[in-house]
Amino acid sequence: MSNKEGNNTQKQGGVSMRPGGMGNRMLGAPQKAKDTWGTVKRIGTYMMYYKFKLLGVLIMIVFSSLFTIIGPYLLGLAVDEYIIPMDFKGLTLISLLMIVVYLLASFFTWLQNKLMIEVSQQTVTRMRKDLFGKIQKLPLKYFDSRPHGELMSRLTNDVENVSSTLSNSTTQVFSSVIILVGTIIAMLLLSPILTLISLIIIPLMIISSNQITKRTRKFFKEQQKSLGELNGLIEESISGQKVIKTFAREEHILKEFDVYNEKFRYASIRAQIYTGLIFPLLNVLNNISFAIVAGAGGYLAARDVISVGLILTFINYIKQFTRPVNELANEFNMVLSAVAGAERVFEVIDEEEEPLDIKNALPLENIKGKVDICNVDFSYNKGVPILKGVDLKVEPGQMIALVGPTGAGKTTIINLLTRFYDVDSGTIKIDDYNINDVKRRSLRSSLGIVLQDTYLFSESVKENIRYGKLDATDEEVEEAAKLANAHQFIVRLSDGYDTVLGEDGGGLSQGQRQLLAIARVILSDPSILILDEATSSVDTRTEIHIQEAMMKLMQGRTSFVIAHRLSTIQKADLIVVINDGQIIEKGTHSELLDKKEYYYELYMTQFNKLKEISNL
Ligand SMILES: Nc1ncnc2c1ncn2[C@@H]1O[C@H](COP(=O)(O)OP(=O)(O)OP(=O)(O)O)[C@@H](O)[C@H]1O
Repeated sequence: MSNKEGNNTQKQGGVSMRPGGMGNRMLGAPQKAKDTWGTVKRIGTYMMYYKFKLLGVLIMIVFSSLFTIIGPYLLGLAVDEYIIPMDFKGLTLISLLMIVVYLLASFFTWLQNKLMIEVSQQTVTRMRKDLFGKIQKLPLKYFDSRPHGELMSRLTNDVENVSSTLSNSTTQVFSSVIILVGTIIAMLLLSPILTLISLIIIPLMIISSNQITKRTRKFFKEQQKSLGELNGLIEESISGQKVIKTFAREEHILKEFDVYNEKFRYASIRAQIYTGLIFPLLNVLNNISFAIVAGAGGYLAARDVISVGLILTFINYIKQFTRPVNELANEFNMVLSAVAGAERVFEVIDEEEEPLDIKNALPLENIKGKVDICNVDFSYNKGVPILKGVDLKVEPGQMIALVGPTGAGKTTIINLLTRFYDVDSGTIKIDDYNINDVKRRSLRSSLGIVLQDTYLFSESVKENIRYGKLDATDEEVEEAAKLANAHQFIVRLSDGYDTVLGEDGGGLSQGQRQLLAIARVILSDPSILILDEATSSVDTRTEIHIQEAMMKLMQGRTSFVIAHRLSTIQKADLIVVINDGQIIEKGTHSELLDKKEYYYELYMTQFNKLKEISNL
């Protein structure tokens, strides 16, 4: 008995199929790994942690296959030795024995499945843990340069694919091979001539199913492609609902959807109809081989070359023989696609980690907040310089406004300060410590960052604020929220501080989210602040609250503000104007206006307009 029987395999006259047809994975071209054997070996090393259980699985497979092969033999024996001679006592005994044999075959199959599921789940848990652990160690560069969806898919789909293939297909492949080999040996031992006759039909089966598969593969590819297009459109229409509604494009997108939906329907029908051919065809061939064996077997039995019972044995062998033949191809494709998935998982595991701190790295503690950026050059990609010779000296407690056109390099300076990226040349010093020589964690905990788009976790408001200092008491959390002007709106939420937020702070306005981010940073009490002012306008009251909270937060701390509001810029101790990766002007608001150069132009064209909408 095949180990899939009774779980997710349906049988049709000795030919097995998965629910819902053969599925694209069988007929579509399998995704291939670049280094199949290397990846298989690597999966093997993961599985070797559970080698005793694996050994158990192997033994169980041998036992279940053995009993599966013995069953039909006993059936033939029952006919020859007990039914024909009418020995009913013996018949009862052999019937009981057959029941025991089939029960044992099922029992060992169940045991083998149970053990294999345990092994595969443990293996995959370990793999998932390694992968997730790795993600925490990857440099930000890695996430910036890849679509997040793709990484998510490696963590979820690919790992799941490995898991289900390990649980099902591996035992399936092993037991299919053992049953195949075992059955052929048993058949040859019992009657070489009848074996030959039985196997005549096998090449025909393989050739005809190959022929159909070749044709259907094309249709399945088309089906997959149009499914991809359809899903892409659905995804876009969900994430872009706001834009669709704003531009009243509902009708348009519905029409587009109809086209893709129709294309998918057409491709699916063609693919499924052709696939539907394969089972009846294999069934017919299967039944023809029964007829041939019955006919030829009957002829041989009449001539006393073989016994009548042997015909029955052989018919049963053919039944359990054709199933593995058909399944092996199916399972093989599934294994190949899982190996490709595992390879993608390993690719992430092998990615270069954020470099370790240098030996004897110093902890950055109790810093005053002096920052010295000296002749820094930087490029994200080799040969495309982004920052060129940036020089900037900041005294403790100063507020620096970074201004400049979009793409000038403001965020890049922040990325270097936080060591999300490292400088190509030049140095950045904090309190005379080169940031490359200090412990990264201590550097980052000396910095407090409030971005325009702060990420909030789907936890309670309280826990989100506490993220700034994990051992903060409830009182400290509330105190920080009060300082951040967030307390008033928090207490009005349904559960106050215990209100659980939706994904990424869902349910809160952008302004409220920024207030929570400020509270979080207040709690972490950093020496140096990095603030990215929101470009989108929030309501006047919230805007005033944010401005106030930011000012409070900045008091006594060195702060870098990527400034978009005139009021902030005017208050800055030093305005740094960046254009095309270079600092082109430095000074206070009035100094720079007096110079009547770049800042003056910028002010006249950009900030003057902002003045009208600026709230302070
Ligand atoms: N991860 C990245 N990989 C490659 N290039 C990048 C990356 N991030 C930014 N850049 C490029 O670096 C340049 C400076 O970008 P940066 O984000 O520092 O500008 P910015 O002044 O902060 O702009 P904005 O005001 O629009 O935020 C841009 O040309 C941008 O395309």
